[in-house]
Amino acid sequence: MSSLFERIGGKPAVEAAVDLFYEKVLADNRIKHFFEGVDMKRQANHQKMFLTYAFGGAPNYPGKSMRQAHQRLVDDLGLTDEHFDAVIENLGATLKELGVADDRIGEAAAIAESTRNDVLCR
Ligand code: HEM
Repeated sequence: MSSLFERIGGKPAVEAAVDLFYEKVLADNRIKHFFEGVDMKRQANHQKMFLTYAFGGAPNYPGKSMRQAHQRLVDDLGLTDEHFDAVIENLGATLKELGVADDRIGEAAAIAESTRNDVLCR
């Protein structure tokens, strides 16, 4: 069976979703502060990485690099489950708005979910 990444539409679909997801994340009072002071290019890169990962199209990040990437957020800014949940919620809302079917949205959420403990450094 082809990957979710391919079924959702591959790279062009990720690119279409990035801007919408980016807008939602930066307008969300529960999480926007984590991106304060982070340069725009890295923010855009983050949204792309997150979505590519959620679509099952990412190279497998070792847990170690996911931990390293988010350690400061956990230690200094208190990144925790409620923030992770908010990001997943924004992912769902983005895909829904783009007309992606609910079962595929569920699949994407499950893939993102698989990184939770690494991103939250535990
Ligand atoms: C599936 C879950 C996630 C994935 C795949 C992911 C991916 C990544 C990657 C690859 C980086 C390094 C990016 C770079 O250096 O350019 C990163 C950094 C970062 N992530 Fe995530 N992330 C996830 C969840 C989250 C969550 C839940 C938050 C906050 C609510 C978050 C906020 C950030 C921030 C603020 C950075 C730092 C960017 C910087 O310092 O330049 N991430 N993430």
